[in-house]
Amino acid sequence: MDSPRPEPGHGAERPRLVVLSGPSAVGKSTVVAHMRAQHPEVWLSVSATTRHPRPGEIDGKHYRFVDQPQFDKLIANDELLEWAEFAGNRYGTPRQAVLDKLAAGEPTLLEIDVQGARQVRKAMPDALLVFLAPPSWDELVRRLVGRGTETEEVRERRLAAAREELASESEFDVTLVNTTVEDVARELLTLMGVG
Ligand SMILES: Nc1ncnc2c1ncn2[C@@H]1O[C@H](COP(=O)(O)OP(=O)(O)OP(=O)(O)O)[C@@H](O)[C@H]1O
Ligand SMILES: Nc1nc2c(ncn2[C@@H]2O[C@H](COP(=O)(O)O)[C@@H](O)[C@H]2O)c(=O)[nH]1
Repeated sequence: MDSPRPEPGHGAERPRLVVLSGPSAVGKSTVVAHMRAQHPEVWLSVSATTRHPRPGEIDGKHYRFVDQPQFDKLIANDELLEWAEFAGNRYGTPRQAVLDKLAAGEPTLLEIDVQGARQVRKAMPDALLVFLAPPSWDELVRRLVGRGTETEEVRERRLAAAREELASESEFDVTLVNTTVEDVARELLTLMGVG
C-alpha cells in the first residue's frame, strides 16, 4: 500500500470522498459488500445505469436502472457528478446524494470505473482515489469467467477495458491488491477512517 497523502481519511476534518476503482471483476463489489456488512454506516452511492439488471440485482439498491432517454435527461439536468460509457452501457453517479452525505460528515464511497474516477479527481480534488488491483492477470480472467454474468463477447470488451485500466494505476493515490477480501476490506476501512 503506498499513499503520498498523510493519514488519508483520518483526522478531525470531515471524511473525504473515497473512490474505489479497478478492472471489471477484480472484486470491488465483493469487497464493498463485505466491508458494509460489518460497517453499515459506510454510505455507498447508488449509480444510475443503462445496463440491464443481472439476476438478483434490485432497482434502487444495486443500481438505479434507467433507459437511454432517462440517462440523457440526468446528463442534461446536470444531475451527475460523473458519468462514463463502459463496455456498451452508461453509468453515472447522482451528484446531490453524494454532496448531502459529505455535508453530513458520513463516510462516503463511490465504486466506479477509471474514467469516472478521473472526472471525480477534477470535480473534487480532495477525494481519495483507491485502485483495486488483481493478484495477476490470469486471476482477473478467472474471476470474470467464474462470475458467469457476461457473454463471451461482453467479457472480451471488459478485458480490453481492463488492460487500459491496469495501465492507469499510477493516477491513483493508493493501490490495494485484492488477494483476500477480508484484508482489502480492512485496509479500505482504515483508509476511510472507519472501524
Ligand atoms: N479476493 C478474492 N478472491 C477470489 N475471488 C474473488 C475475490 N474477490 C472477488 N472475487 C470473485 O470475483 C468475482 C468478481 O467480483 P465482483 O463482482 O465483486 O467484481 P467487480 O470488480 O465488482 O466487478 P465489475 O466491475 O464487473 O462490477 C466474483 O465472483 C467474486 O466472488
Ligand atoms: N463511471 C462510473 N462507473 C461506474 C458507475 N457505477 C458502476 N460503474 C463501473 O462500471 C463498471 C461495470 O459495472 P457492472 O456493474 O456492469 O459490472 C465497473 O467498473 C463499475 O465499477 C458509475 O456511476 N460511474
